[in-house]
Amino acid sequence: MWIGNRVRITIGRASDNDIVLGDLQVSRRHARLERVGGAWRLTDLGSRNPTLVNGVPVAGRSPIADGDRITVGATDLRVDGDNLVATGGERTRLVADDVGFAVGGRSLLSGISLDLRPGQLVAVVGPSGAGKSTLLKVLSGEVAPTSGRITYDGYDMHRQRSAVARRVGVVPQDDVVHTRLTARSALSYAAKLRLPDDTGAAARRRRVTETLAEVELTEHARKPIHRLSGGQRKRVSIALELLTAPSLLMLDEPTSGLDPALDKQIMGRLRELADAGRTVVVVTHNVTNLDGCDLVLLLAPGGVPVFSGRPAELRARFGTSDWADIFQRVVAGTAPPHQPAPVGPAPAPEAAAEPPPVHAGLGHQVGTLAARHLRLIFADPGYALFLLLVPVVLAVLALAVPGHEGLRRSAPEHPTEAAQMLVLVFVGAAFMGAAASAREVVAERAIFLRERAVGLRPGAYALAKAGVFALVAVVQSAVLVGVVTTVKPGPVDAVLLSRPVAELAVAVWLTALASCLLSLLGSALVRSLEQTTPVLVVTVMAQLVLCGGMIPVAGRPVLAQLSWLAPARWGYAAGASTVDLPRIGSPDRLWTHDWPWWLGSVAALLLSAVACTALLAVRTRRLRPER
Ligand SMILES: Nc1ncnc2c1ncn2[C@@H]1O[C@H](COP(=O)(O)OP(=O)(O)OP(=O)(O)O)[C@@H](O)[C@H]1O
Repeated sequence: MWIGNRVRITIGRASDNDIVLGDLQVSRRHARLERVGGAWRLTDLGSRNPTLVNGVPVAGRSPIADGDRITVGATDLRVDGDNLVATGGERTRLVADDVGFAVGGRSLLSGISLDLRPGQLVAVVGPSGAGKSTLLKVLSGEVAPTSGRITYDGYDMHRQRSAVARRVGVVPQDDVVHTRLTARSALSYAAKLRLPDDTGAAARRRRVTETLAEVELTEHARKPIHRLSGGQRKRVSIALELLTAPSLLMLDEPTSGLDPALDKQIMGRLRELADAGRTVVVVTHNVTNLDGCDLVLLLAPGGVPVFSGRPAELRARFGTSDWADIFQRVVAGTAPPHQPAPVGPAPAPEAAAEPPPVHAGLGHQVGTLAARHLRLIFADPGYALFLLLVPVVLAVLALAVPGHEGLRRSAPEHPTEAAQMLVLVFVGAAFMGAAASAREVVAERAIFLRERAVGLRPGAYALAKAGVFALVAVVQSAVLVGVVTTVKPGPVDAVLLSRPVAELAVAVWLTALASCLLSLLGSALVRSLEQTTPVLVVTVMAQLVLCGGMIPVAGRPVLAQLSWLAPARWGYAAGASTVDLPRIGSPDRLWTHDWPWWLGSVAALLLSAVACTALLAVRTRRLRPER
C-alpha cells in the first residue's frame, strides 16, 4: 500500500478501516498509524490482542522507524519508505535449532532440529518415555529449552511468547473441556474467552458453527460432551483450539485409546487441517496411519532423533517397515546413525525481552466464566441437588439439640440450647461452604492452564469463582436459616439490621462464603483430587475447635490467634452477638450484644473472603501443570 500521501491509516476488522483484516484475532478498531512531524507513530486502540512492534506489545503509542515490523493478529506489516507492505509467508516457519532439554542433570531431549512450514503434517513417534510429549511442550512454548532456540514466525517461542501464544493451538493428551457442557456451549464459552471482546454475538455464533462443521460435529453439537464417543470428544478438544484459527496446531496423542478406524479418521482430519495452510505437529503412539504425513520424527529414549524424513524413506533407512522391529532397534541403540537434514537459518531474532502479559477485558472474562460455572452447576443435577440438600440436612442436625426455645435466650431447663444450636449452624455453614468448592480448582486445572495460556487472567478466574460461590452460599444459607428458624424460634432482638433473622442469615452466608473461598484456595494448592478430602476434613474440624462455641478460645494464647483465621469463629461471634448468648463464665467479648461487635465480626468475614480471593488469584497465576 502506498502511504506517501497519507497522514493517518487505521487498521482493524471493521470494514471502514483503511486496512481491513478479516482475522478474528484482530479487534474491530485495532491500531492507528499517524504521521507526526514527518515520522510515523503507532497507537494501539485498546485491542484485545495487542499490536506488536518488532515482537513487543505496544502499550499506548510507539514510534515507527523504517523497517519496523508491526504485527496485527496474524498479519505482519512493515513500513518501507512510502510503502506499507505485508510480510509473512516465509517467516511463518517453526524452526527448532539444536534444541535440548534437561531436568536435574538428566537429558530428556537433545539435538532436535526442525524447520516446519505451513501445510505440513508432522508426526512425532517413538517408544514410550522417549520424550515425545516433552518435545511438544518445548515446541509449543510451554517450557523453555535448556539449550538451542525455537522460533515461530520469527518470534522466540519463549521470550516473545505473547506474540505467538494465540497463533498456536495445543491439544493436550487429556481432554481439557467441561464434559457436562454440550459441544456447542463449550465452544461458545471458549469463543467468548478467546476471541476479541468486540466480536459480536452473531459473529461468534458463526465461528462456532463453522468450527463444529470443520471437525464434523454439527450433528452432535447439542449432546453433552460426556455422552460423545472418545473420537468425538477429541474432536471437541481440537475444535476448541481451531476457534481462533491458529496457524500452528500441536496435538499430544489425539488418538490414544481410540480404535484404528478412529485413528485413521483423525489423522485424515489432521491432514485436511494441514492442507488448509496450517502447520500440524502430532505426537502419536499409533504408527499405522502415518502415510499421510509429510514428515516423521522418530525419537529414541533421551529425546534423541534417530530419523526425520518422509514415511516412505523409513524402509530404506531401517531395512524394514515393521514398527515393532524399528522400535526395538531404537531402544537397543542399534538404529543406524541419524544425519539431520540441514535447517535453514532461523528468521533474525527481534526484541529479547519477554513482552508483558496481555491484560484485556476483565469484566468480560469474569462474566463469561461465571456464566459457564453456573451452567455447569445446573448441567449436573446430582451436584445441584447436593448443594441444595446439604443445608437441609445441616438444619435438621442443628434442630436435634434438646429444648424448645431455639435461638431465644435459653430457658433455665436447657441453658445451652442456643449455644449448641449456634455451633451446629455455624460449623455447618463452614462445612457447607468448604464442601462446595473443595475440588474446584484441582479438578479443572488442565482447562484453566490452557485458557490462561491463551489470555485468561487469573484475577478474572478468582473473581468469577468468588461471585458464583457467593450466589450459591446465599441460597444455601437462606435454606439453612429458614429451616432452623421455621421449626424453632429464632433470635429475638437484632443489634443492627431491622430483623434478627436477617442478621443471623448474613452471618451464616458470610461464614459459608469465607469458608468456601478458603477451601477454594486449598483446592488450588493441592496436587491431586485425592488430597482434597483430608484438606476438607481438617478445615472443618479446625473450625469446630476454633469457633469458640465448643471450647473457649478467647484469651488463650495461640488458640485465640489461630481462631482469627477460622471463618466459623467470626460467624459464631456474630450469631452470638445477635442471639445475646449468655456469657456466663466466658470472657468472650466478641459476643457482646451490641452492633459494633456484630459489625466487626461480619467485617472480619468479608475481609477474609477478599483475602482468599486475592490469594487465589496469586496462586493460580503461578499454577504449573502436574506431571
Ligand atoms: N519434568 C520432568 N522431570 C523429570 N523427568 C521428566 C519430566 N518430564 C518428563 N520426564 C521424563 O522424561 C521422559 C520422557 O517423557 P515423555 O512424557 O516426554 O515421554 P513420551 O515419549 O511422551 O512417553 P509416552 O509415549 O509414554 O507418553 C520420561 O522418562 C519422563 O519420566
